[in-house]
Amino acid sequence: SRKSPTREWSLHEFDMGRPLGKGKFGRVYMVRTKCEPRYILALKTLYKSEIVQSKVEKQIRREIEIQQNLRHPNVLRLYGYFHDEKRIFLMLEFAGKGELYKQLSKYGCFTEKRSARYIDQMADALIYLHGKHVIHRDIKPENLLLGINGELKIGDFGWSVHAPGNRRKTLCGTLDYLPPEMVEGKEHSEKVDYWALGVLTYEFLIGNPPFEDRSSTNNTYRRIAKVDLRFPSSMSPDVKDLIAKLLQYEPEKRLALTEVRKHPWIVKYRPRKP
Ligand SMILES: Cn1ncc2ncnc(NCCc3cnc(NC(=O)Nc4cccc(C(F)(F)F)c4)s3)c21
Repeated sequence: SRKSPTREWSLHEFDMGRPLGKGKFGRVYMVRTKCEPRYILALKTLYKSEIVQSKVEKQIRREIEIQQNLRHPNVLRLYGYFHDEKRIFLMLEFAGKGELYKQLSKYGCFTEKRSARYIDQMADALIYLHGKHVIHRDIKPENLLLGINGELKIGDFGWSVHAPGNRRKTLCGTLDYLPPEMVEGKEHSEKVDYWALGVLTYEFLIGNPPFEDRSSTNNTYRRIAKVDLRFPSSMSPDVKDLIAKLLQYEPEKRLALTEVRKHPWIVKYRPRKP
């Protein structure tokens, strides 16, 4: 199809709506284009001063370059970007049901059915991303959004890279999702997203990640490196089987995403075709 030239956008072309949330580098607003056809978007503002200070301009450029070419129902669209003298604006698909982690903290944990449907959608999105040699590298509840029909949307490709990646991830935010190979600063592949999917499954069902140690990050490191995995008795045998197959120390031993989608625990909760 003929590539539509990405036209230049600017702030005055939008009516500003309500704030949707604030990230580490700026706020996100619900906005609407002033002229027909009226589009509703999420506009993420990033201050150039902060980006320069934190030396993440390369990452932003990479995020924009990577995410603009992605088209998948479970990957949040990045339509484009523009900037003024002080700020960069990311034009994002608006996720009608907001941030998934807010639902997780509100309910404490999700049912097996809801968790299985989210993990199935995550596996589908990751198969797509890895097919384009994109590793997300930052799969966690805080980076997941929900579309208007409750479908999961992976957002924030701020840490994504083209495989294989071996850039030291300057650790910020939670370590809970890091796989052993990243904790040990080794080279890593798209298999880091497999590990994170296992951590995510656990956290959806239990309400906190498997290797968490709120008292010491060093202990979290140690528990990850040892794969010190403990399942509460409440967990059903088939989901324990799936999690154990994803949280394998050896990246190559982690269950393939296509196998995740065929796993009994996932198939059991797949919505019936009408
Ligand atoms: C809250 N909310 N509710 C509804 C809704 N609908 C859409 N979006 C929302 N929120 C925005 C979600 C994001 C998607 N992509 C992002 N990308 C980013 O934040 N990139 C980014 C920033 C700073 C530094 C870096 C880097 F590279 F330096 F690390 C990268 S943020 C919504």
